[in-house]
Amino acid sequence: MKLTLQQITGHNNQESCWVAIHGAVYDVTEFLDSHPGGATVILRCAGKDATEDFDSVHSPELLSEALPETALQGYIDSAELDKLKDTPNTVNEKQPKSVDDSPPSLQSLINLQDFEKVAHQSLRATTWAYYSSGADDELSKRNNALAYQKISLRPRILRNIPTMNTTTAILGYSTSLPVYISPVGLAKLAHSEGECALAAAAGKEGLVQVLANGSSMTIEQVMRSRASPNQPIFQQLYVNKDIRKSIETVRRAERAGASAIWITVDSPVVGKREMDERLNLAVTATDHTEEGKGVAKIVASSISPFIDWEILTWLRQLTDLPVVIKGIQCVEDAVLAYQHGVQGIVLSNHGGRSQDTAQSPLLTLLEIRKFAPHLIEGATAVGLGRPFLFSLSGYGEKGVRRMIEILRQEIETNMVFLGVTSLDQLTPEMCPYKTSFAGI
Ligand code: HEM
Ligand SMILES: Cc1cc2nc3c(=O)[nH]c(=O)nc-3n(C[C@H](O)[C@H](O)[C@H](O)COP(=O)(O)O)c2cc1C
Repeated sequence: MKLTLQQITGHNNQESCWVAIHGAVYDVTEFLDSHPGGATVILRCAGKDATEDFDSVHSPELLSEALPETALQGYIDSAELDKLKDTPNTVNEKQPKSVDDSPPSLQSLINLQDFEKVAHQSLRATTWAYYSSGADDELSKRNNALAYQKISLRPRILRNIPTMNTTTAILGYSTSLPVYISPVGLAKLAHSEGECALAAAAGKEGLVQVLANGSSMTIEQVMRSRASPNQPIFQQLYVNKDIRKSIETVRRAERAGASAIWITVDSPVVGKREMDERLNLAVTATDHTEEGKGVAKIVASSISPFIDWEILTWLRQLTDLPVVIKGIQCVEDAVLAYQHGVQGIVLSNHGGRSQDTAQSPLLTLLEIRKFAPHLIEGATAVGLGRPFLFSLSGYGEKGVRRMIEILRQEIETNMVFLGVTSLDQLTPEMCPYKTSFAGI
């Protein structure tokens, strides 16, 4: 049924909320309270065209999954739709840019910080805040990076290194670098191809990707975007307040062909990401809608804070896939994780986004090396989050591949300096640490 503008605009509140998405008009009144992203973001588009907002985080196939058929009220012509278009939100507009609007050529970007600068200029202010922010005073976020500056390497000379092999394996899956794509939610905010572009780039460059529980593309779409059918994808899991949803996430990942489940446990409550909260408060204030929360709080509102170590037993019984626990932040918990029989542990403070002042993963690694050397001598690989989102911004798959190329060059260069031809030749003596820094 064709609808007119007048038939839609009146449904602009909590009692009756219609939105137009790609020319189809839906009654989402009943859905508002169960929307995992919160009612506010949909109410902001009530009685209007929600296509742009919807597309920025979701893929079209989500509509038929999430809404009953009865929600579809009819269709609206594109000419009418233009009149429905939301007025631009001034707070959420892009950051001021330089006179030249086109992004710099990829070859002119020579390190990961270059990608971060470009992303800062090109992303919407709210997206930049969600991606880049750390918790509270961002001490942990800064210390995560600073910790690396406190460690020196001991170069070895005259070793004649003709070739370097940067290959290693994560859970038995080969990776061309000791680096993987850490799970990051809502990649579509950076680029329309979102997590699919990350999958394509990972496959072509031989890296492994961990897909976030709150990803903007479905796992089926991501699987279809792989470079080859053998390319592994791991599914990250947050335990949902409604445990049935977590069971469904695991089952869906199994059906889609995921190769492991990574359960994230470092965010029983969400960290206070001040930049994210401030900006979203400003956006909702200009919209005259209810209190703003920040994307992070919205995204995390469904995570269960009421889980303990038994959750690993539950997960083991639920699936035969390998289980990795993400978010270990001290040696005691590394030992407990080992005792609970997981296949891998990720030392992480969530990129400094959960508890501020939480120690850096590098420090946790040193702690384990000192107090539980039987567990691990060093890490197998490093997961990066933000750098992948930043290189995706504006450039899509090509940007991600360029970023990986830079990492590859940097790793190879440093292997020559250390005098090793393969990663298994790296030893603790090449990377001493001062106990005064570690404090242990
Ligand atoms: C009106 C149609 C919409 C439907 C049917 C819908 C459906 C959904 C569903 C099913 C999820 C959970 C996804 C998952 O767990 O994988 C979700 C999450 C979310 N939605 Fe929507 N949504 C709609 C509109 C919007 C709009 C307009 C926005 C505004 C930007 C939005 C923002 C979000 C956010 C931030 C999340 C949280 C993602 C996460 O858990 O990481 N949604 N939505
Ligand atoms: C925007 C963003 C979203 C994230 N979403 C998730 C997530 O959904 N699940 C998860 O386990 N970790 C998530 N993380 C944490 C990352 O997986 C990773 O631990 C962290 O970002 C690493 O730090 P880096 O971003 O400085 O590389 C997210 C991080 C960022 C920056």
